Amino acid sequence: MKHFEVNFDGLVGPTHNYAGLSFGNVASLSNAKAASNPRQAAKQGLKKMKALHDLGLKQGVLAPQERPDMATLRRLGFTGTDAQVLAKAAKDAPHLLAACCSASSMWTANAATISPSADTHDGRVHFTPANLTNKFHRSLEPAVTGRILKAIFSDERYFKHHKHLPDNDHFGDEGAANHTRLCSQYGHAGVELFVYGREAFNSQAPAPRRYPARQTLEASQAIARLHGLDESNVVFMQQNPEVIDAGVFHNDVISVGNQNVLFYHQDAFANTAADFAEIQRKFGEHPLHFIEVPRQSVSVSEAVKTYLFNTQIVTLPSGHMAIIAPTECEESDAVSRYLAELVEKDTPIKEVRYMDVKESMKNGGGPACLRLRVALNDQELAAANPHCLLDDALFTRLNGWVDKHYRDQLHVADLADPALLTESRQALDELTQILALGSVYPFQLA
Ligand SMILES: NCCC[C@H](NC(=O)CCC(=O)O)C(=O)O
Repeated sequence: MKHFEVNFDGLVGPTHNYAGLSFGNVASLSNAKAASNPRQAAKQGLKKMKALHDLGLKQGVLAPQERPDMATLRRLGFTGTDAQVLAKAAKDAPHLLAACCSASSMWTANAATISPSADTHDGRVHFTPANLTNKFHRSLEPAVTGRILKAIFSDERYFKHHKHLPDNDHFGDEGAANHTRLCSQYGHAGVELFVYGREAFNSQAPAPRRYPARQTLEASQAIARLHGLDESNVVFMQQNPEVIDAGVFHNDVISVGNQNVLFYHQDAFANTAADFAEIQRKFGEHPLHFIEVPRQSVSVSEAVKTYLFNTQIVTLPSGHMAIIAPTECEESDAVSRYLAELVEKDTPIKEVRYMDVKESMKNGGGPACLRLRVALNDQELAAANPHCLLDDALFTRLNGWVDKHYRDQLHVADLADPALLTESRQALDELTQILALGSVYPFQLA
């Protein structure tokens, strides 16, 4: 049996904009109210998908959410025709309109946590959409995320879908951004690392003071239970509260893993030595590479600025690993120097590829935020919806679809434009046909 890691990248939605919605995410706040370019954002994302496909990797596409989220605006008391709802929200509560227009589902690392069949008690791939409770605009995502995942992974013989955790900060869950899986081969049982920011039911435990910890230990434990993971294959690790206060709002801003490599900053974790001893014990005899980036080489603030750890580490068909980094890393002397040295060292990482995802970076999302990893064997891959897997034809078709429907400039003031709602719905209706998803959006189900 063959095994693959398939990266499902989020397609950037037609309402991509900079609204400064994410307290604790430095880029989101510093670019608040800047003009965005949804067309360019979507094309940058597609280009990254195509580049990974051309490297010989399996690449999937996840559809964006319906925005503006009219159902939520109505639930919040705005009434009348769609145009009236938008106008009233823009006048009385522009912050709510902005939240209901965010294209944040593009960061699919936060869409769900996924455990491959090799790790789970019933031998199925388990999916739990993230509730994303910490940010209102993101808390609107999980129901539709669950529908889209079910439309791709529908065969119950292979795939098990759970409902997102209770919508409460005690169970704040940000999905795969705080979850890494180490394994010797994708098809072998791995060690699943769950990195949390705070304990919800223990006020004595360490926690950040300035910025929120979005993921709780209790949420991570619930996911491990739901997915039927064995205690001997799971490690719960606390993120260093000080780096959360320095702008590391998800663990994938300070560490990333792939197969037998864990690449991390010296200041990433609260209890590094004890946690790594547990990982090593649970991982067993196979060689394991802990690649630590010392703060003398790259400071935490430089890591947050360049997203050195929001890189994708991928295993190429040749067997060696490549690091897919944002161009911001290339533009930094310290980081580009570090990466040039890294590929010469005795680790499986042998090349660096820089990609331009600047439209996403300006909202705090790098290459790793844009993708959701799904490790599958060949039977499971054959059972997945083939229309969501990227090939040259789908790449061309999606580029044409973006050209047809997307604007090349969007200001926060444009979010109330009823034409944007019409354009978005037309785009998404056509997309569900291209990707053969059926009806997944509220406007399609009404
Ligand atoms: N994994 C990367 C997630 C980035 C995302 N940014 C945002 O939602 C910013 C949206 C805005 O400010 O317009 C977040 O913080 O959850």
